[in-house]
Amino acid sequence: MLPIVKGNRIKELDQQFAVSKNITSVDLMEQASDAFSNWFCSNFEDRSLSVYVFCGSGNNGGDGLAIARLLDQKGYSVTVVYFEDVQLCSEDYQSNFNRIPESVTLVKADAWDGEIAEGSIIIDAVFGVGLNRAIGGAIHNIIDLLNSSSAIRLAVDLPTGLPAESVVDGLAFHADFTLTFQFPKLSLLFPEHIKFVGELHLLDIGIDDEFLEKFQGNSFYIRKQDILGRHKSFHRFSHKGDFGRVLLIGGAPGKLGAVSLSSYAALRTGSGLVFCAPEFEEPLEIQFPYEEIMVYQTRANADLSVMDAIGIGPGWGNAIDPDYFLSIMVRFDKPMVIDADALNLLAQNPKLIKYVPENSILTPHLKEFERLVGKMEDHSERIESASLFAVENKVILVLKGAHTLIALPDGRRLFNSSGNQYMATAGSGDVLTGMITSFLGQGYTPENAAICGVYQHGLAGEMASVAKRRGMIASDIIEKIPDTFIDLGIK
Ligand SMILES: NC(=O)C1=CN([C@@H]2O[C@H](COP(=O)(O)OP(=O)(O)OC[C@H]3O[C@@H](n4cnc5c(N)ncnc54)[C@H](OP(=O)(O)O)[C@@H]3O)[C@@H](O)[C@H]2O)[C@@H](O)CC1
Ligand SMILES: [K+]
Repeated sequence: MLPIVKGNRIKELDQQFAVSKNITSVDLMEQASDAFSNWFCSNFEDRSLSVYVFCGSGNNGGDGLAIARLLDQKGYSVTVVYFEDVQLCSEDYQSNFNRIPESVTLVKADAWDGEIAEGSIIIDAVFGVGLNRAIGGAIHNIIDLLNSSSAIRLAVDLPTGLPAESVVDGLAFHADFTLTFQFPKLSLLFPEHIKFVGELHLLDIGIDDEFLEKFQGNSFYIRKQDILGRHKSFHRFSHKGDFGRVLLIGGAPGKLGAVSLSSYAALRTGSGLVFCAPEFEEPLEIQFPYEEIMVYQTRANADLSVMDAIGIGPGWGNAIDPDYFLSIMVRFDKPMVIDADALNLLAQNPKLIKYVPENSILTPHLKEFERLVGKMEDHSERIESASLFAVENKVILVLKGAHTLIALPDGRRLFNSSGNQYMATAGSGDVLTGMITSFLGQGYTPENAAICGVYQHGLAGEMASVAKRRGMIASDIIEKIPDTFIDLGIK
């Protein structure tokens, strides 16, 4: 998995990598700028476009200067606006400043007329991971102006104003696209920063994963290539029992849809047998929209040990007796998936938390998580708190949202890369619960069930949104689950 290296270690990483490859830091800057300009050319093919590059005084600005030169070579019409006298800038900035060809218009910010031609593209190379205070003065005014422009906005490495690991304080550049080098900087993954980051892309600048591992901390980014190896493979004589027997508990009168979505998602994820225990007086009379779902009674002494996995909570309602929930945890006593109303029940009865089976997977959205642990200031506090919760309670905490966080009981924090804004639709979370429960029931470790479930849920959402966009609904996500197996090459 890709390590998310901390901002304050990136300079050191840069230097050590350059030494190990026998190159200079300015060569590495060239590799980064080359990756940026290649991405630019393949996404903005029209060479008559005007490009404005805004350069700060450090190496982010140095990248901007190299990008300006490369885009000029490729035929775009390029203007560079810079802020600081060149002798006050970083060494690599200076060498790129000296390489700017005459065909690039070079203008100091205080002499710039503030005009940006219609249909232009803005590249923000003011500050990257070296930001060390809030933006002020002339830079503030220009970023403000750029944010109100109708031009397309691209950020180099980080939108100016975003600190690498914490939440923005004051003004920041609003990018439509952020092209970050090699690995995402942590703050690019915060929900508060979506409007600054826009579409996030990683650019490979040639630093291999093995080298990055030397700088790894506790945060990682889940990519497509991390998924295949976590899957079990089944052979052609596998029996439906091998694919697991799972039970979804939830669905009070009027809220049956949630648990039936979870159950259907479990079927589409590959479960051999899916049972559902709705919270009705006469559950056996319930008709599910999907005939493959069987009804199970969990009250009284029903044997739960025959189940390979249980997912509990979707649409369960708010009238559940905590002792009943406790009896389920005691009777089952294996890792289970806990979601929605079951999480609310835990929040209202904190004494129950110690009975949650070890390595269970809790899947709160941001509000459910705050109900569980209390109000939080921002996402950086939420990440710490989710990780602490996972470690202290020996559970896996899946904090849902853009770049869903999987906090593991050993302290690792994994951030998801798949999914998009169209997945914010009713029932999307119920689908995830069904998928994770299904993988658990197929014999995956809880860690792998959570990772595969979260990644493939996002991937199915991406696939479904191609045709449905904002009209996508939760069952569209379910219909695409089988395609995720094909896309990932899983049998
Ligand atoms: N492996 C990699 O990742 C690679 C990284 N590379 C690139 O390097 C970037 C990091 O470069 P960096 O360390 O020079 O920091 P950067 O963001 O340019 O800012 C530092 C300058 O800004 C200034 N300054 C800060 N805040 C300020 C404020 N509010 N207001 C005013 N000034 C402020 C600060 O000045 P000072 O504090 O000294 O006054 C200093 O001069 C990284 O994001 C990526 O783009 C690639 O080239 C190659 C591979
Ligand atoms: K930037």
